[in-house]
Amino acid sequence: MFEEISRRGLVLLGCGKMGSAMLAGWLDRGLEPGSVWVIDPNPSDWLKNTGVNINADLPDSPAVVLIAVKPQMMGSALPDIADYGNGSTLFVSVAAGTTIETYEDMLGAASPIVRAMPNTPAAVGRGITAIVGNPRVAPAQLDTAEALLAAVGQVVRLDDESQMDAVTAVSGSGPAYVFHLIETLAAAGEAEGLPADLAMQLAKATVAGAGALAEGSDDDPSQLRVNVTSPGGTTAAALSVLMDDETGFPDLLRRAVAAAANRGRELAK
Ligand SMILES: NC(=O)C1=CN([C@@H]2O[C@H](COP(=O)(O)OP(=O)(O)OC[C@H]3O[C@@H](n4cnc5c(N)ncnc54)[C@H](OP(=O)(O)O)[C@@H]3O)[C@@H](O)[C@H]2O)C=CC1
Ligand SMILES: O=C(O)[C@@H]1CCC=N1
Repeated sequence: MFEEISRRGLVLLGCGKMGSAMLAGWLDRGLEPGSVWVIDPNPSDWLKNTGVNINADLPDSPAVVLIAVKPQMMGSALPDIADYGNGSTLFVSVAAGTTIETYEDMLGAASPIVRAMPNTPAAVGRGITAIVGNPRVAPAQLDTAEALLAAVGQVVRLDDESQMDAVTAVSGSGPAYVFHLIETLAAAGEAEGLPADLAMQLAKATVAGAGALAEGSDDDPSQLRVNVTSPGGTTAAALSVLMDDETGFPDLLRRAVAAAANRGRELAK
């Protein structure tokens, strides 16, 4: 799966939360640590124990440079890898907001660039990543990007880069909404008198189990919801609150997702 990368190397620019999540997945799936070069000013203890090259001399012509620094750090981070521009190295960026055009300006218009939006469940092989490339990306390079990201979960190809801010708002940021759901569901259980650890165990297992059922079932989520909802029962009482037109989930999530997408558009400026 990683032949080209094993031969030429992979440079990971930035190894924080998202970079580590992906690197953990690749190493688990057999990528040789010696074929990875990480650039990061403060390598974590976890990273130091992986056996990858850290802040070492870089390979001459890596197959892939994966950019996983914050959008605000691009100006200071990209010069480290700019020499690879306009060559055969494929750039893959996971940064929210930063457009392909920005990379073309900074790395050279002839550079093959894939913009990707993964999410942190990649760390356990359950991520989902959307990808889109510029016209310089050869089909085999898009396949390489897809293989790299498929090693840590599902991959979808986008027709148009303009979809990326909405993707970021749904699946890139989405795990945080679900973790917040777990936190608040557990807190609500505590408010109803449950001990904190029991409430958290119930909330985590419920979200994980419902997610697995939604993914594995032939029924769509709305039918799965109906299956839980006995007429006149407890679920119906809760859903009357959650599905309220003005204060319920639909409006709340619409506003949250719009705020995330708008922030992505701002980061592009
Ligand atoms: N976290 C997530 O769920 C997701 C994040 N992303 C994208 O991934 C990117 C990284 O986000 P995230 O991992 O959360 O952020 P982090 O801050 O955790 O990681 C960024 C890493 O880059 C390092 N860094 C800073 N400056 C440089 C530099 N000049 N050269 C090399 N490395 C540098 C940081 O070091 P230090 O901390 O010491 O400054 C840090 O380790 C962002 O662009 C984000 O949009 C995309 C999808 C999901
Ligand atoms: O919060 C952020 O900006 C990044 C992008 C998607 C998830 N985390």
